[in-house]
Amino acid sequence: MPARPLPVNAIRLDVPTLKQRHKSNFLPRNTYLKPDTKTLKDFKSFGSGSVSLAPRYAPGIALIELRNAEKKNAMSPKMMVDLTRAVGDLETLCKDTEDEKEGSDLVGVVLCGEGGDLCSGFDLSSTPPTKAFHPSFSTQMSTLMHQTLHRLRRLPLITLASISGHAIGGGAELALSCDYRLISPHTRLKFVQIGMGVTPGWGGGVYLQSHLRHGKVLEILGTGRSLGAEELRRLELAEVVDGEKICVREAGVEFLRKFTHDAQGNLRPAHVVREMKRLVSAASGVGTEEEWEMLEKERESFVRLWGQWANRQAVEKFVGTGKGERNNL
Ligand SMILES: C[C@@H](C(=O)O)C(=O)SCCNC(=O)CCNC(=O)[C@H](O)C(C)(C)COP(=O)(O)OP(=O)(O)OC[C@H]1O[C@@H](n2cnc3c(N)ncnc32)[C@H](O)[C@@H]1OP(=O)(O)O
Repeated sequence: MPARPLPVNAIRLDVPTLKQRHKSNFLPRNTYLKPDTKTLKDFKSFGSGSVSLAPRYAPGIALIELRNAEKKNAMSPKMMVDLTRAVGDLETLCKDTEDEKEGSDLVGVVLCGEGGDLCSGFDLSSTPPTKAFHPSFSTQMSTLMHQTLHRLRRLPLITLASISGHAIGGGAELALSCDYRLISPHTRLKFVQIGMGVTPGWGGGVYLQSHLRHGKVLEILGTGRSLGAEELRRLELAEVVDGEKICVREAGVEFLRKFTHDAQGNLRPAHVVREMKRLVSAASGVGTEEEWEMLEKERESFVRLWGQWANRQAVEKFVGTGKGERNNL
């Protein structure tokens, strides 16, 4: 018997209107994104390095810089707190006001690291093993970094990671949390987590899915192989800037200029660019509550594996041995 078409009233379209999505997904700060005060207190004086925010680095553009160059900008617990504060300050600075003329002129933010490397992940030598491998530590670290990078992703600003060297482990996750990645021909991006006996714990497992097909994501995360500039460009994960060594700050500002200025060199209305970012993010599911639910799953896996035998061995090997043996997958 031929199938009869469904009566029209049997089809329910529960798709929320843009206004509803906008409202539900971009509330100023949802409680699940509020950092735990105990974690901030525990982490704030742990380890070296810092993260700075220059809110008006260039017209319409803020700059966040990771500073721990002697460790390739590895992120200590203290730096995680600094980054959380920087993102919180940006949230406050780009709040829209009723009077658009009074509002913020911020349009974008460049994220970079001192010396050109973005970040080499968690600072493995910042925290003694008794603390680092305590189950509460992985929960605290992963929750804080998930919240902070998710808040960075939800900003109504165009976010760009500018990298001329490495983005490794958590550093690759940091890069993937941004809208764009600007790289040099020498940049290496590596999801080294499999070699560290863990799965991603700062959001990269989820964020990579929003760019690539399932099999490719699995292959990149499941092998931990290094991705060079040519492949990153081909996969549309990054834009490559020519040159031996790029100045990450200036190249980042130059890249964002098309969003801050029109072709005649006039400043664009910042609140409209921010609204455009909100619209595109809502339509593509970036920074939404659904994405947060996937991050919870990622966190569960990371917390289960961190501190287990494979992870301990890899961390101890990194901290205790010479270069040649590191991350030898
Ligand atoms: C939380 C988790 C996650 O993904 O979610 C993670 O992030 S786990 C963390 C994942 N990260 C890693 O496994 C870091 C791996 N690091 C590396 O593979 C390498 O260091 C590169 C980043 C590729 C750079 O290699 P390159 O040969 O150019 O330099 P290098 O190895 O001599 O590094 C320069 C100095 O930085 C230090 N260094 C580099 N990465 C570090 C890290 N994550 N923690 C602590 N120290 C680190 C090195 O020990 C070395 O110190 P000395 O000069 O004193 O010898």
